[in-house]
Amino acid sequence: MSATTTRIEIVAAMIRDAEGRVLLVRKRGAAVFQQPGGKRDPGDADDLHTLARELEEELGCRMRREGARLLGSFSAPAANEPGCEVVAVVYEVAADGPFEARAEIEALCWVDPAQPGDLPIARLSREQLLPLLVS
Ligand SMILES: Nc1nc2c([nH]c(=O)n2[C@H]2C[C@H](O)[C@@H](COP(=O)(O)OP(=O)(O)OP(=O)(O)O)O2)c(=O)[nH]1
Repeated sequence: MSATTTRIEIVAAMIRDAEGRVLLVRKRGAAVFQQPGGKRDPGDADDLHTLARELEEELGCRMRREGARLLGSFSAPAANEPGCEVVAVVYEVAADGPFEARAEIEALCWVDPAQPGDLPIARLSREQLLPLLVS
């Protein structure tokens, strides 16, 4: 990425089910699945607040702050904004469902990180985040 590349800073979630599958979402009009999450709002107290707000908006679920685990900061070409780089602070978190596609989310799915198959997945998730969960 060049110094002039626009950076989109987000907070993103890795949420797993009892089988170890990871929750991915696809926004309306987007071609690929990605982690739930989004940009920080000025009113957010901290990154976990951003994440809890985004998860409630997108999925209607309730994030648990306790047990949240920072996985790190990762970047890749942004999925939905050509020429931009997404920089994501990523937490593994637990959340209480049910999980349903809300607001701008058109679809959600649970994916085996070891075998994502042919599902179209954003580069950040496919190349960096899902591999973190494969032992
Ligand atoms: N949320 C999220 N965005 C991602 C991921 N990977 C990736 O390339 N992106 C890209 C998609 C968009 O081009 C960009 C911005 O994310 P976003 O559209 O979810 O942020 P947001 O909900 O706050 O957006 P907005 O409604 O304020 O426009 O980051 C990911 O795993 N999660």
